[in-house]
Amino acid sequence: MTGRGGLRAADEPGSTAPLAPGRPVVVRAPGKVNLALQVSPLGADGYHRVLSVFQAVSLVEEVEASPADGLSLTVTGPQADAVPADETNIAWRAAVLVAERAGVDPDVHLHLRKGVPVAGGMAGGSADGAAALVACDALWGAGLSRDELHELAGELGSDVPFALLGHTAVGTGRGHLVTPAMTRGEFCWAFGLRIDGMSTAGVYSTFDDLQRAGTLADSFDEEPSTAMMHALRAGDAHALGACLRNDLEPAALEMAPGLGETMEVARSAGALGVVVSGSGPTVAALARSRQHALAIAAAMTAADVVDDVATAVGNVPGARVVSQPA
Ligand SMILES: C[C@](O)(CO)[C@H](O)COP(=O)(O)OP(=O)(O)OC[C@H]1O[C@@H](n2ccc(N)nc2=O)[C@H](O)[C@@H]1O
Ligand SMILES: Nc1ncnc2c1ncn2[C@@H]1O[C@H](COP(=O)(O)OP(=O)(O)OP(=O)(O)O)[C@@H](O)[C@H]1O
Repeated sequence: MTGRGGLRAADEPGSTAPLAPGRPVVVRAPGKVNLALQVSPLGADGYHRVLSVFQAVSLVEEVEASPADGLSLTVTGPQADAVPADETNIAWRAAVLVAERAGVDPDVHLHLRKGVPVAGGMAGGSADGAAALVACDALWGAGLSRDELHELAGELGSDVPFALLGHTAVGTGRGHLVTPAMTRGEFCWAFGLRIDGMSTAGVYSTFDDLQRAGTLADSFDEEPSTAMMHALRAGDAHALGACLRNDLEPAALEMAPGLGETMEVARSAGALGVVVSGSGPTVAALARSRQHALAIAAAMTAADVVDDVATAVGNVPGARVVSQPA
């Protein structure tokens, strides 16, 4: 996956042409890395409150929505076989939600082109959900407001509202209440990938076990660190690297101890900071430059500690129409 969607410009414009309902539409949405993921003890609703600082990166998903009779879905990309093509797919669920809200039949064919690792902790499925919301809204001329799309996104999953918003943002609640954060410049990333993904629910559950056993403290920092918000505003990658934080990391390392070695290799290659992305198993390493990101990726490959690598930049925009094929 090296270079897939890799080091492309962060500010590629979306389509500026007026949308024509009824015609196929292509929407792009980004994967993410959690710069900070601060997690509360398990709540009565089965979820954890979080304080998440998300950054959207240039590994992207594309969803093409075309007119059809009934709902159908196809998937292409490196790990397409691992993605369900039925009503459990988050993009399918998104189409159903938009149709219900708009009062139309869910007549659409969705084609997903996956560029974000599957079950990698980078919210590829969530990006598909966000992209499908925007695509179906455009295809059916539903005219849903940004607020309505965010409400439906929150129903689909905790990471979906951020995939709509993109760039860098602070998430609270389940992570679904997102507020944009100020940043400057671009941040360069190298990612160490594993073929065997990790279940998000499973990692949260291991986190609970570690807290119950007293291995992890049950305190919860509800505020983002001042140092991180300052580093983002200043575009200071060195300072940002020093304050990357993921409370789920001990749980991910418990479930996949080999991740520790991957993190060590990235550190030895001079990464400014290394963190497990979200629920893992992707290891995210912050680099000094695009070239340095490639060098870190090469070091992880050479050390044979990952199944694949990718490089990317942040910030990139959230879900947006990129083209409307004839
Ligand atoms: C790990 C992160 O990716 C960090 O951004 C997110 O917290 C997970 O977001 P997501 O994949 O959209 O997760 P959801 O589909 O909402 O939830 C999947 C499962 O993860 C657990 N979950 C998720 C979010 C949250 N704040 N607390 C949780 O405990 C719950 O067991 C839930 O059943
Ligand atoms: N559109 C989709 N793309 C990928 N997986 C999907 C999709 N819809 C449903 N799934 C299911 O969801 C699981 C997790 O997918 P995903 O790639 O979003 O994980 P993730 O990146 O670890 O998520 P997160 O970072 O939001 O916790 C997959 O193993 C798959 O079974």
